[in-house]
Amino acid sequence: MASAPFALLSVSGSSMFQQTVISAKPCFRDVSYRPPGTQINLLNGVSFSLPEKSFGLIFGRSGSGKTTLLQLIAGLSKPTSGSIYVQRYGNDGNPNQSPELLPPERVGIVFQFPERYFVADNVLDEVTFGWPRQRASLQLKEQLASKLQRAITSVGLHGISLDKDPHSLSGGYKRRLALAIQLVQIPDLLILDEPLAGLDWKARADVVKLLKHLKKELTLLVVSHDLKELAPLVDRSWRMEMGGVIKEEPLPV
Ligand SMILES: Nc1ncnc2c1ncn2[C@@H]1O[C@H](COP(=O)(O)OP(=O)(O)OP(=O)(O)O)[C@@H](O)[C@H]1O
Repeated sequence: MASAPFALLSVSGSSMFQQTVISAKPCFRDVSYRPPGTQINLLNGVSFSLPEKSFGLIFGRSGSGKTTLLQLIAGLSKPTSGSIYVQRYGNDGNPNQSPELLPPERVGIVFQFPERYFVADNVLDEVTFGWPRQRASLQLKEQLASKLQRAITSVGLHGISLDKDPHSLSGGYKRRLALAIQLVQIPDLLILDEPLAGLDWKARADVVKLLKHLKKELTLLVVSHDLKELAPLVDRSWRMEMGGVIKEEPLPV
């Protein structure tokens, strides 16, 4: 059986993230990127912003630079010029302070085929990988337990045993688990690279339904070729063209 680092607490209320209602609007300002040691810009003057609690989709041909863009947002590489910042809003809907650079630790990212990177042999250890255990104070343990419960509940995994081997879950449940891991810290922005890739039709429908649910509480930016299935969720969409240029455009579906 998995050894729980702390007792699970129950979280009540209608909003899954109501304890920390921070909304944020991520913005790209004239971002260009050229990998070190190369002469070609993979991104060229990319500017766009995504309204808070909305679903943005980036589409475009293979090799146009979509994944490169996500890697910059996640802080895995740094823009050669331009900036990626975030404007936060309070519960009253007013901007909290002047825009600040988007801290990479406030971005949740689910890469393509996230289940390939599962490391633990039970669901609890997978979600709490790297968390403090024995040495954590009681107060911290309670906070973490509450975050764990909220993340698991928000993706609809509360019905499954935390002892279960993540690798034995169905395709759709593996994606739910990958999302739960990213939702623990309530990110300012959740980015997903091809969230439906490799799933059967039932799991795809399941993930679409879950993303629709998450959109009520979070700002999501998705890169995908599955335009038709995601279209009902999309608030803003951009086409990435060869040469790393982005243009706002309705989905061609
Ligand atoms: N470090 C690098 N140095 C040079 N070229 C790179 C580097 N990283 C990526 N590229 C090239 O940049 C282009 C954009 O790649 P990227 O993976 O961002 O495209 P993509 O739109 O996500 O493609 P796909 O839809 O196939 O995932 C590709 O031609 C890729 O080969």
